[in-house]
Amino acid sequence: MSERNAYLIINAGSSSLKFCVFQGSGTEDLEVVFTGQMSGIGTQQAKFEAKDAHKHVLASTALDQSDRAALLGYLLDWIRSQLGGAKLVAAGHRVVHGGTRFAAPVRVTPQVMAELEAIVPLAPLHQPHNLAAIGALADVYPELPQVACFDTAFHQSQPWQSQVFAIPRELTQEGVRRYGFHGLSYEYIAHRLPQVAPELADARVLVCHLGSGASLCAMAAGRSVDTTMGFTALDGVPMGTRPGTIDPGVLIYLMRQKGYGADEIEKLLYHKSGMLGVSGISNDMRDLEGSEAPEAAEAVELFCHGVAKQGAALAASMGGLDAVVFTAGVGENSTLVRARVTEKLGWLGVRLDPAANRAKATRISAADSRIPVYVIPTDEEQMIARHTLRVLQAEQAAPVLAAAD
Ligand SMILES: Nc1ncnc2c1ncn2[C@@H]1O[C@H](COP(=O)(O)OP(=O)(O)O)[C@@H](O)[C@H]1O
Ligand SMILES: CC(=O)OP(=O)(O)O
Ligand SMILES: [Mg+2]
Repeated sequence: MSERNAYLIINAGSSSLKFCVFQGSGTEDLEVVFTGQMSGIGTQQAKFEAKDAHKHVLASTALDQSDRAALLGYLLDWIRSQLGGAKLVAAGHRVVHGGTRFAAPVRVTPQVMAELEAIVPLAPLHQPHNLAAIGALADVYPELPQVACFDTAFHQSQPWQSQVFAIPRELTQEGVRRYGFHGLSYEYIAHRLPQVAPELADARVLVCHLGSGASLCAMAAGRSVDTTMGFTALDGVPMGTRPGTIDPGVLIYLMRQKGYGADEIEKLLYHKSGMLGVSGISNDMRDLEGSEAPEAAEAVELFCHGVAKQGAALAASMGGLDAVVFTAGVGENSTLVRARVTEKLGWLGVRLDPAANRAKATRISAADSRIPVYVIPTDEEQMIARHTLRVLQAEQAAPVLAAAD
């Protein structure tokens, strides 16, 4: 690696930790140096993989421990060993929840960390891991500037009716409202879509971010108008281990009739439901697609039903639909899920080209489909890198501007 500045990006998720090292001096010339992920964290099959910019494998190994702190230490040691002469000048992180306080990326300070810790209960599956990564890096590089980039920020553009619950106003005012998530992914798609299909720059697009966590975004002219996730990342479509939208009466029933406490409810909703709960087999779409068990097929069907039904609701939020985009692990890779979801949206004028779908083409709709359908790989890490650079550049520019005043 050359002597140029390097930026480390960390996207710590519920069961995975993705990372990327970029080089460059501006938001437009960022180059990937290496990229990788730890996946299956917390399972028996945790894996570490890394590749260079040419997709050559740099590391591919099973991890014999699942303790998060130890894994983070292992990862940071490995990254250090790969940096060579390059100087790590900043780190950028995905932080899932920005609460009412953070509507844009921010430089991490002890005060910011304290505020982010306070909203851990709103994202218990993600926020602790996001913050642990910031803390671990600060231990190794105490002087390194770190920037937090929020999943919630992109949805700030939504109209009020998409942001509030129909509950008493006092609760809304104290922050019990819909925030929405996967915003870094949606922001990347908003940036990428006009490059892929310039005619859709001002269109009403349903973006389906389907991964372990899954949500949909109604995106009009590149801005979020509505989304399926809400106060937490539990709402919306069914997910790997989360149920998505559920009648709140179920929770009252579980508390009153079955004696569930908050911890049991949290475990049920974040860890035991979704594809895992319905199939009794796995939370991983690949396992379900490969299984002969009827419960696996039912779980996939429930997932596709949820995506199509809530996708149609989001079309109403935009006053119509001009295009559909699939992204994230399932959206980018599952031919079956894309086929089932689009079949269910056929009445809106969506028709796939099965061969293009199987081939994972960028445009997978039939030539006569009224609504075009695209598969666009997301890149949350690139979005984080750009934000990180912008925040630091703005900081450097600020004293100059102040002096010029
Ligand atoms: N070839 C594939 N077919 C079907 N599903 C896949 C395939 N590859 C990956 N996936 C799904 O993608 C999911 C992970 O997506 P990802 O966006 O990386 O999730 P997250 O960031 O939420 O951890 C896995 O759980 C798996 O179900
Ligand atoms: C917000 C969320 O659900 O994130 P992920 O898909 O990474 O679990
Ligand atoms: Mg993700």
